[in-house]
Amino acid sequence: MPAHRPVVVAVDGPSGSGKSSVSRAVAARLGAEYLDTGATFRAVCWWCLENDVDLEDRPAVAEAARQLDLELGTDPTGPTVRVQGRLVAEELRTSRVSSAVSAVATNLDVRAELRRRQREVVDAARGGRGVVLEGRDTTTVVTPDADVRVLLVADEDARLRRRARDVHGTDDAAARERTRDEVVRRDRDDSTVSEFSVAADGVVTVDSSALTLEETVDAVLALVLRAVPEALPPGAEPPTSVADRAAQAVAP
Ligand SMILES: Nc1ncnc2c1ncn2[C@@H]1O[C@H](COP(=O)(O)OP(=O)(O)O)[C@@H](O)[C@H]1O
Ligand SMILES: Nc1ccn([C@H]2C[C@H](O)[C@@H](COP(=O)(O)OP(=O)(O)O)O2)c(=O)n1
Repeated sequence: MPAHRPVVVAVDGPSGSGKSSVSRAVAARLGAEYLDTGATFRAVCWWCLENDVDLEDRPAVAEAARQLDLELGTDPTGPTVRVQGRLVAEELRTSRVSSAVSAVATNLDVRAELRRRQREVVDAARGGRGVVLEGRDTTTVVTPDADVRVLLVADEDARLRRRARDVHGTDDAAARERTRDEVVRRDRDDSTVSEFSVAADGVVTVDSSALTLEETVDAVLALVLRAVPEALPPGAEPPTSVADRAAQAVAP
């Protein structure tokens, strides 16, 4: 049996494609850490809103990002974010933050600072359990040197339905419309500073539109094991449901 090799896996893609859910599950199966890079942007946004920092005042927001005491807990079964010592969870997922966060994510000085912090987490995990990190630009800018890079996509209707179910508990037409701003407008704004609709060289596209969550997790896990067969820790479950549908979702 070859020795277990911890890996760095980067998952990119638009809002609602399943980056967070899939990356958490893949990290758990690999015994790796999990880094939600979006949470770092949300944390800066939340702190600025709480402290009346004008999000349009770009130097002030960048300074806040540099000064922020931000602690990221990377256990995939219960990731945490602490801002100035305070545990924040629901605070980061409110519509208030979701609607405002692009102003922070399009601030290039904030991006540079958060990229630095994200790389610190990845570098620490490299020598340990490995890490699955997710978020727009992780495959191209944060860790272009990751062992495996995945662009997770889903069509707009699937993404609106998923986000509507998460936020409003239903995916009927009214809920989907209410979700549109958070998904479609935000992706449009974010796409001015990061490319997450076209796979860069060496990045594999997985289309989750027609898959269940489990099938998507298995498809990504299968990709990881194809690249690094020793990535699965001893005793861990190999992918089981990689049925035809999941295999077809992986672009050649
Ligand atoms: N095939 C699938 N792949 C990924 N997520 C799915 C799938 N089907 C349904 N979902 C659900 O869609 C939602 C995706 O949200 P999330 O993981 O937060 O996406 P993102 O991080 O890309 O915005 C989750 O509630 C997840 O359970
Ligand atoms: N690496 C990243 C991660 C997130 N962002 C932006 C994109 C979003 O507007 C916010 C929040 O990201 P998050 O991943 O939580 O957003 P969604 O799960 O897609 O709704 O930050 C980014 O620009 N670069």
